[in-house]
Amino acid sequence: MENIVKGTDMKKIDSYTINEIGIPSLVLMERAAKSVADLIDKNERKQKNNITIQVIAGIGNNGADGVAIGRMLYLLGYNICIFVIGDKERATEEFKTQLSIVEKIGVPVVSSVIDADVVVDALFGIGLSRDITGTYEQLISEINKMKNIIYAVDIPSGINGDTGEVMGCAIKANYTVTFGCHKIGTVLYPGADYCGQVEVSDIGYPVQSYNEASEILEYAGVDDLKMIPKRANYSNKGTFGKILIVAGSRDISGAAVLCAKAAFRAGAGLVRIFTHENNRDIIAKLIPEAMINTYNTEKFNKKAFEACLNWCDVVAVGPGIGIGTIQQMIVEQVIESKIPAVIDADGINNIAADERVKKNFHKKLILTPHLGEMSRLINKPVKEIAENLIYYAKELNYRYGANVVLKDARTVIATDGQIYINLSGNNGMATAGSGDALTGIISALIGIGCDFEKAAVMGPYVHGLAGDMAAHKVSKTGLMATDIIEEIKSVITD
Ligand SMILES: NC(=O)C1=CN([C@@H]2O[C@H](COP(=O)(O)OP(=O)(O)OC[C@H]3O[C@@H](n4cnc5c(N)ncnc54)[C@H](O)[C@@H]3O)[C@@H](O)[C@H]2O)[C@@H](O)CC1
Ligand SMILES: Nc1ncnc2c1ncn2[C@@H]1O[C@H](COP(=O)(O)OP(=O)(O)O)[C@@H](O)[C@H]1O
Ligand SMILES: [K+]
Repeated sequence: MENIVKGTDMKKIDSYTINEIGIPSLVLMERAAKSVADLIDKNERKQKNNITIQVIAGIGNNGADGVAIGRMLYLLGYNICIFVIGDKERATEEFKTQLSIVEKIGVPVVSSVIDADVVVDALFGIGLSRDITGTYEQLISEINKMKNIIYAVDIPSGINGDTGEVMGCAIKANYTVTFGCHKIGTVLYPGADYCGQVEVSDIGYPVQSYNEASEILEYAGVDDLKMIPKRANYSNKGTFGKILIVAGSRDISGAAVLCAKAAFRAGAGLVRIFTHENNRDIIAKLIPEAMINTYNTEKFNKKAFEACLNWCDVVAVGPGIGIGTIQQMIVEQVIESKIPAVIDADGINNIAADERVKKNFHKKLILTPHLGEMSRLINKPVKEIAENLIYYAKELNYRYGANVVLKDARTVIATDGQIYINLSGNNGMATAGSGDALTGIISALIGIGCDFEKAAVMGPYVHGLAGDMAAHKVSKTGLMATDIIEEIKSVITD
């Protein structure tokens, strides 16, 4: 897992590294600048003699980075100039040092914005402390109108490093090189959209400096796929989990099929679907590998459902089950059984308003609400939740003890007080049935023996990677849930 911190916490990490550990500020800055200059050089080298580059520098240390980047590119032979905005008298010491260096070398420092082919945005970094207005606002608007390639230093100027909010206006970058680790502002929307492609550059903050952060969030990377247990040779289908999927209703059969297929593709050994009797034939045809038990809403056989619960190791309940007394009873029974469970979609909607049921939530539950379901569950407007994903995921986890996978363009996961943000996936996944696939994947990961809390983190990661692979093949626009499911096998390999 890799770290994500707030911008303000990164400043504390920075200070500790400089003042307590003793790595000089200019040493960190040299590494930071070098990593941005290296990326620009790698991308732009072929057209080196035909392009102009302008560094737009503020007078803080983000600007100081920019000036150093300008120097490095100048020394590499690029046609570059630096534009400084702000009162140089009030600049940081590092900025003054960097400016004095470039003046001695002879790097052009100009007094206006030019229509450069490449812009280095070093106006504000994580020191941005209020909304951008006045001349800064005009400048950002002017830069955003140009048809150039923009490289943002640390974070696009105008993005709040603590939240990802736009502080009045912000630079729309093509690339961002962020230092030390991701900031909340580089991963959450809208900030993530302003970053373009993000590269995290290790500029030498020692491990103990991260103790200065008030909170460290994490995200999964490819290395973490090893948390998914390998299949044992000495095994049988029972070894890889008996998954009960309670999905589908009188008019909906697809949700159960998608969920079950995703579970099989993610490695489940046995899948049993518990669904409305109307669905038996169609589901049997679409996924013959799954066992099927049915219920009818007129006379629900509680004992039969209990037998299914006794059979399984994991339950996934909710996709397409609809709303009703029987469904509510089913969800309650799942929760009371204390069997590890994933509760999704209508599984959540059926109990959303019932405080009595919510009080029974426990640590072996993973709730996977999208914003609408979350809104019903905690009785807050969608907009309020969308703007405070981390806060509400954490709060729900803390209040009821259940693990939370709060699904959005950036899914936030809260397990045992630790927050994770999923960085895989793409907008093509905003398509019907995508969430059913996720529920199948998480259940299967639990079934095959993945650590329970880690399944809540790795499920969205695997789902997103599969979605990215599928988008590569069929495009984001054409992506369907089935495409995601078909790529799971390329993510979880032998
Ligand atoms: N040695 C260091 O301290 C290092 C700093 N680094 C760079 O330093 C940056 C942080 O530098 P700073 O803390 O100096 O802060 P910034 O350079 O991000 O910005 C701070 C300056 O902008 C002003 N400001 C804030 N909001 C404003 C607004 N809305 N309108 C107008 N002015 C505004 C502040 O008064 C201050 O002068 C990082 O993002 C990173 O790029 C990196 O070089 C790593 C090492
Ligand atoms: N813009 C996006 N970028 C990345 N992932 C997305 C985006 N939109 C949706 N997703 C993912 O797709 C899934 C959609 O789930 P959900 O809304 O429950 O779909 P459904 O109910 O149709 O199955 C979630 O895992 C969500 O994180
Ligand atoms: K910047």
